[in-house]
Amino acid sequence: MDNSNITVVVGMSGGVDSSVTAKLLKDQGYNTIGIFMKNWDDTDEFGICTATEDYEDVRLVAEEIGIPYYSVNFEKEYYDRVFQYFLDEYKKGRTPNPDVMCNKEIKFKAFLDHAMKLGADYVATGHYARVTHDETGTTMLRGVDRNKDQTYFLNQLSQEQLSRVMFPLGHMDKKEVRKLAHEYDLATKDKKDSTGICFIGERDFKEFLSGYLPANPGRMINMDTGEDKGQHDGLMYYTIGQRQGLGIGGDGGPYFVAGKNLETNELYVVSGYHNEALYSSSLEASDINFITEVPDRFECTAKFRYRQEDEPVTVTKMDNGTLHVAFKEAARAITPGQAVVFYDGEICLGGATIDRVYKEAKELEYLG
Ligand SMILES: Nc1ncnc2c1ncn2[C@@H]1O[C@H](COP(=O)(O)OP(=O)(O)OP(=O)(O)O)[C@@H](O)[C@H]1O
Repeated sequence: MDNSNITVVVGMSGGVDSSVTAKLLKDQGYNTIGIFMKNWDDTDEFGICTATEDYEDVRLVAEEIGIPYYSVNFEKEYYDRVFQYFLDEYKKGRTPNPDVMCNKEIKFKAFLDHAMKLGADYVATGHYARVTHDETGTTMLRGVDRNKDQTYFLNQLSQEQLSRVMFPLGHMDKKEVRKLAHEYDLATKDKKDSTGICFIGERDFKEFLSGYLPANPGRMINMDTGEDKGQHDGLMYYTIGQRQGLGIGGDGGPYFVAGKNLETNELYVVSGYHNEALYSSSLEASDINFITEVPDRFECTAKFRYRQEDEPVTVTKMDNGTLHVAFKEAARAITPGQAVVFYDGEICLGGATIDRVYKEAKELEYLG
């Protein structure tokens, strides 16, 4: 097939996945252009961001495979639409997911728009997910490599966005991708995978956050006994379910974070990983996005966090515009601010943002 009149802009991060993505598209004959996004000022006060080195890797790979490349700056868009949201969520005591927001607002909005203005037909990234198109529309499927599947982070994309997207690695295993990078002898073939939140990198999370939000220490309370367990460093540093406290010397630990009270600035902890207080039976979510059409009430499976097996749930669209998600089995450490993402087998149906978590009794009251 002659693909030479189809223009694909590849988001090149300087990593191995997007290097192989660009090479595959070029070999398939597409008119391929590589673009690096600079989303964060790497000369900030902490001085640790790898954007300069990454762009150098983009240059090396683009030259090796013979495609034009350049860089665009979305620092302002990223700061306003992703970083500000990230800080606001922490201020509210929630645990945000900047990767979900970055995909929604930057990679598949600012970047996609930019590519379209350049005359591109598609944008491609090295995400591990699949998209299929037919007369009924676009469907997003899990990446074939279950261990790398990134649909969780792509749950907020619309049909319209996905209709202009290619994920060439969706059918591949990460191991295969590395192997191909070696076969092609790409400059990034041995580059380590990036970890963590991109703008924080390898930095200490607490130190990073304290540079932007004032830490407000308060009391740590055992939710079961009311006992004061000492001082916490600031509610924003803690995530529901996180281990907190050593549990040595017979004090009943280890302790786990079970809740936060923003008004009193108290952190609630409970003893034991499986403490009942950490389990819930349903949740309420907003920012609802369904990629595939669903009825007002349906059964499917869901993920409440990235690294988790799917759980069976019943989803109900509520009259007030929120989503109610009831779990078949009690789930541990559901965290407001994180995404709940729905699946029907291989299909990622879409997702929403977790706002509230309910226990049996409250759920009934809530359902009224
Ligand atoms: N700074 C960037 N500029 C352009 N595209 C990017 C950038 N960061 C990420 N992407 C695109 O988004 C995809 C997924 O991003 P993610 O941060 O999950 O990268 P990754 O899995 O580490 O992939 P890679 O090995 O390509 O860095 C990348 O494969 C790439 O296509």
